[in-house]
Amino acid sequence: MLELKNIDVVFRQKKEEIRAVSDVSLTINKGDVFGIVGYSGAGKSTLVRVINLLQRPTGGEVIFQGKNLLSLTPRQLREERKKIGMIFQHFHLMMARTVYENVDFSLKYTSLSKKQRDEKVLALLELVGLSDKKETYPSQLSGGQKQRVAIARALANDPEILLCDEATSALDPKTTQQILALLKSLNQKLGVTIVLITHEMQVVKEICNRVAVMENGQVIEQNSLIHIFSRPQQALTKDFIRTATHTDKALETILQHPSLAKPDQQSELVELSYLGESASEPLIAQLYSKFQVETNILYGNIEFLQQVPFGTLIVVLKGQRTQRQKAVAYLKEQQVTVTMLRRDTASEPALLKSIGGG
Ligand SMILES: Nc1ncnc2c1ncn2[C@@H]1O[C@H](COP(=O)(O)OP(=O)(O)OP(=O)(O)O)[C@@H](O)[C@H]1O
Repeated sequence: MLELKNIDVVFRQKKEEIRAVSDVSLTINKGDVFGIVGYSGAGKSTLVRVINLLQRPTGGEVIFQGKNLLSLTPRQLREERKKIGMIFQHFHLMMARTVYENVDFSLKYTSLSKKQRDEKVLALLELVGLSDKKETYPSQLSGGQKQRVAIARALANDPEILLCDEATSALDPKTTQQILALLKSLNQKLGVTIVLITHEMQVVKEICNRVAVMENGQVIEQNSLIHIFSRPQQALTKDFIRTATHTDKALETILQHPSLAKPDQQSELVELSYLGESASEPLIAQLYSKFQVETNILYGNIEFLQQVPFGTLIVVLKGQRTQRQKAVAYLKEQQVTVTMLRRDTASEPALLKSIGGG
């Protein structure tokens, strides 16, 4: 439904050139909840604004439902933009208008009668759970409620696609969960495609089916959510996943307490991750019975990615070197991703830059 082809955005400031987006190509399919994740300054906001041409790219094409948006007249573009809703981190509501009026404003330039508009606004407010707040002003609402108003407003023209620019970044964790659940239910009920940009892989993990990772204006990796988690290719993607699975904190604790994983010739620190039901316990028992390798579990976590369990373990493998190598090869055969964690280096970043994998 949406194709970004070789998108470049270059900002020129005096003598300086800032390449905010560099040769990005993405395809977003109807019904996707597509996550774009990256740290601050990676180019996410600029890229998402290219989708509705709030930001014109300096190069590339934006194909929306078969039409190249860059070749449309201003009037044609206005029509296409109605099919692209957008919500923002700071809601962008009109503070002097009530909740009702904020949503109704989007219907001002439609052909709907007063009565049809009224029905539509009330239905939208019900959809986002705010029927009882229609006469309230935004200043009297919580952050989560404000974002619900913004969502209702963005849906007023029945968009095909909803762009969410850090839509939960100003909200506390519980409200974030509620807004993500609402977005997911809108995706399922209305079939609206969602593009969500965020600096948190936790957010992506909750509702996205596909993910692109951005760094320095480029998409460095993109795949299905499950593939990204189970087979991350890039160091940055691995970092994001460690944060989302709280493995980063666990590694920090392990490092601060060297007695937990004392380095010696007979043992090594390893991160294991696995998808689906390939339960860890029988495997660990097998490492001992088949290879006489003992496994000491220092940390364990399980997440659900679109209902599929994804487990992460940090373990110390103990046994003869050759036996440990056989055990690792066996784990890989069983579709477990094995990342050897360097313990011999004193500094933490070096440890986090793990080696191995796959
Ligand atoms: N209008 C502009 N003029 C000049 N430079 C800009 C402009 N907008 C963005 N940039 C620069 O482009 C780069 C990407 O910014 P962008 O806001 O897209 O990143 P981001 O990943 O969304 O980060 P954040 O979450 O902090 O907004 C940054 O270096 C930023 O300073």
